Amino acid sequence: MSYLTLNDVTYRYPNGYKAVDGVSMSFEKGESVAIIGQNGAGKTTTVKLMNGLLKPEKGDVFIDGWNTKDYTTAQISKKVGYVFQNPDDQIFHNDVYSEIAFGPKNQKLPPEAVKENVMKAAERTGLTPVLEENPYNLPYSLRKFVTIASVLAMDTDVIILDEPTAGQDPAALDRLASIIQSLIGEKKLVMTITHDMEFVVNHFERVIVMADRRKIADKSKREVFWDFGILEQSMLKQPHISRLSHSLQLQAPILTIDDMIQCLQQKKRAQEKV
Ligand SMILES: Nc1ncnc2c1ncn2[C@@H]1O[C@H](COP(=O)(O)OP(=O)(O)OP(=O)(O)O)[C@@H](O)[C@H]1O
Repeated sequence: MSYLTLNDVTYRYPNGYKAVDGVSMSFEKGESVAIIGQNGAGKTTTVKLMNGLLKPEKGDVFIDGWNTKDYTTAQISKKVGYVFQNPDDQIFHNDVYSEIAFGPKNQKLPPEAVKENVMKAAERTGLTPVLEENPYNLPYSLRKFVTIASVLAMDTDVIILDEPTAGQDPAALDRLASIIQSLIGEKKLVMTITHDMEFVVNHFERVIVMADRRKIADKSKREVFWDFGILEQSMLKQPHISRLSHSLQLQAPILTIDDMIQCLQQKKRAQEKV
């Protein structure tokens, strides 16, 4: 069995609204996966089912052999860390250190290990100088890193980042990129929900597309971003460079500037031969 599996999962909110309908997907540690789709497609609901914040109405979610129905959210959060879309939905301590320490303390780690995890997470997220600050005195961008640090400090096998690039400046985006790359290097399963297609092509390999509560595609980023049927159905756009290469009729599944350079060089060499 895969490390994380959703098996024909349906979820309905208490008001009766069905937000996820018959969704199946499975993941291994070491994968990098982006879940994309229009607002309301069911992405956030799907990942909340992965970390036990929500339990399926139908179907099953398995994490490392556990059926989430049989475990509490606190137990599951030792394996799956979820960084909320809005940091203000997650932060509830009066200082950054306590906020980051909450998870490892809950995991009943000894005090020295709690401190070590907090300091390491703070270092990775650039928060070491503000550990004593009230998170609500920090700008939005740093509050987002407080929530990321809180999840990193739990050292979970799965890390899910919900809209991590929203409101971030270029320096913060670089920091985020290096955190993601190092997590993938540590063989964590790293997942994101995002509307930022450039972020997807730069850091994630597998792309799951959701539309109208269902999964409509699950393949490599190159296959997804050059499948016009899927893009139309999900009302998504290609990354900028792919759109440019498409309008220039370059006839190559370009995703990055490097792809574009390579393609143009090949065309130039072919012309020189003629
Ligand atoms: N607590 C709730 N009660 C009732 N309906 C909800 C609740 N939370 C979300 N929904 C609805 O469920 C649907 C799916 O929401 P979800 O947040 O999973 O979508 P999403 O694809 O993540 O969208 P976004 O990109 O806007 O975050 C939406 O129509 C939303 O309004």
